[in-house]
Amino acid sequence: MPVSFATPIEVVILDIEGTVCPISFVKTTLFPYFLEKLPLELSALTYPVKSKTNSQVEEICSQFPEDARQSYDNLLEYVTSLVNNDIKDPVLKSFQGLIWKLGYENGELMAPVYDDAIEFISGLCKSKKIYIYSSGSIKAQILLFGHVKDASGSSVDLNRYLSGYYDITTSGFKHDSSSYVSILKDIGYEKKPSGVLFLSDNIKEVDAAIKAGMNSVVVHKPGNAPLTKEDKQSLSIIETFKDLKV
Ligand SMILES: CSCCC(=O)C(=O)COP(=O)(O)O
Ligand SMILES: [Mg+2]
Repeated sequence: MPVSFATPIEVVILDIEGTVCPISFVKTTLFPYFLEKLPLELSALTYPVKSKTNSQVEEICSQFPEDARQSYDNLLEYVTSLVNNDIKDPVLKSFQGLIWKLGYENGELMAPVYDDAIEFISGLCKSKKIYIYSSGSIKAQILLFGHVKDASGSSVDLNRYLSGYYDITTSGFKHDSSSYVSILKDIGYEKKPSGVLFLSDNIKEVDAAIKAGMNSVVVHKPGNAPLTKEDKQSLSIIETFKDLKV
């Protein structure tokens, strides 16, 4: 069903996982890729991990809690548990971004951004600003959009269509409406929040954006969490970006 808006939309902010690419890409490709490389990365460190100067991995790992940094086994167990429980921890997100960089650069990883999302982003950027807000680190976001697998299987770079990126270190957690207020301030729309549209698969994120005064729509793609009867009654929902009338 087409979704239109009472006020003109001037800016669009996109979530990543479950919105522009399948949840399965993050859960069954990106997270396992990181876990596969983790033992080798951690085995190169000196324990307890303290120094912040020898390598990027060491610098990141020195920010994990002290108990976790005492030994290889502790750190492996701690980081694995963060990943398996999908904890949106800023240090983990920075670590994941670093490891995924290797995968994107050596061609082992390509991002399966939905065809309708590619079309939407490349078409819309001519008239509106498009930003990203994801729990994944900004570095990981730029990598993902820089290595998108298009319909022909080629790698395309969508970063040229994007005006900026936000993550939990710049703007806070995605379930908090204060995070959306902070983004509105940053993009100069705090006095005109209804000119901004946030798109996400996650109901709590959509609710938080609406509370901050933005327009917000649920993107419901195959594999996303089921929507309740109440969600369907109270929220605007699209299954394809073609249904957005902006
Ligand atoms: C930037 S790709 C990795 C996505 C990720 O790590 C994640 O936690 C997904 O969060 P999102 O806010 O995009 O749903
Ligand atoms: Mg999401």
